[in-house]
Amino acid sequence: MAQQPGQLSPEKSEPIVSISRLARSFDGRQVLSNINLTIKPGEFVALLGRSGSGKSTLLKALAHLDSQVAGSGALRVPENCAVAFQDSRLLPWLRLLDNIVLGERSRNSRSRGLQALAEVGLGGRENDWPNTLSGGEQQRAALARCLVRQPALLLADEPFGALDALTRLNMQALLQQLCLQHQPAVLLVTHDVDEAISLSQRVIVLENGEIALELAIEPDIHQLPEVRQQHRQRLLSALGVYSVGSSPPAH
Ligand SMILES: Nc1ncnc2c1ncn2[C@@H]1O[C@H](COP(=O)(O)OP(=O)(O)OP(=O)(O)O)[C@@H](O)[C@H]1O
Repeated sequence: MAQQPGQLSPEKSEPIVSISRLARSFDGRQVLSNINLTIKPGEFVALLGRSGSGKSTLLKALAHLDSQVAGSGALRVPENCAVAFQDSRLLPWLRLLDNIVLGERSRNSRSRGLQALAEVGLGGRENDWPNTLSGGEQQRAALARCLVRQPALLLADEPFGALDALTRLNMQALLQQLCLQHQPAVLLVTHDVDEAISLSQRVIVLENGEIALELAIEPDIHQLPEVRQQHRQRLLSALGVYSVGSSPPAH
């Protein structure tokens, strides 16, 4: 069966990410208490959770941006890992190409940078200053910066959260296309249940410091509107959102 964008078949191989019993507290307040998670090469996982549930905290731990995570188990993450944030974090004093190859030391990094810019639709813009780019273009540049690193793992923290609805849809399609082409494993933090279902092969919901729900998404979900609706409902209730007509569970 032909692969659908965003519905990659993970190889039946060893996990590329493996964390067990990961914990993090701030000033005695437990935010993550017992996180167990594996991600396979090429697998696309979406991470949902209420505001403040610890999604970014988990992502930072995986990106090794937090030296104070604790846990009695392992935290295994590949070295060639790239991170995309809600804001593009482009440096305003560097032109676009210099921004996206910053820190890259290989001889061909500039040609890889030019190629990455072309792949995200910013070919010919390499000498532009970041403040001359639209919000969507800045996020494209941020994706190009990730691509240059040829990551085995892409960690994305609401990369499209600040974009308007139309640009967001375009960026989702671009991300799908790039993932098909380059096959990184992805952990995408999002607030958007539909985005999670559309893009990922597995959705996980974070609640009370633990993974409260894991849901596998069928590769042909776009052809299964009823299943999609059931998944949506399950995820929304795991997030504590109840639609009109449905009632919250009795405690
Ligand atoms: N450096 C820090 N110092 C103190 N508390 C922190 C720190 N970083 C995160 N927290 C707390 O940890 C909790 C989880 O934060 P985190 O940013 O991971 O949540 P989130 O799920 O990503 O939220 P949102 O969806 O609103 O972005 C919050 O209550 C936050 O205040």
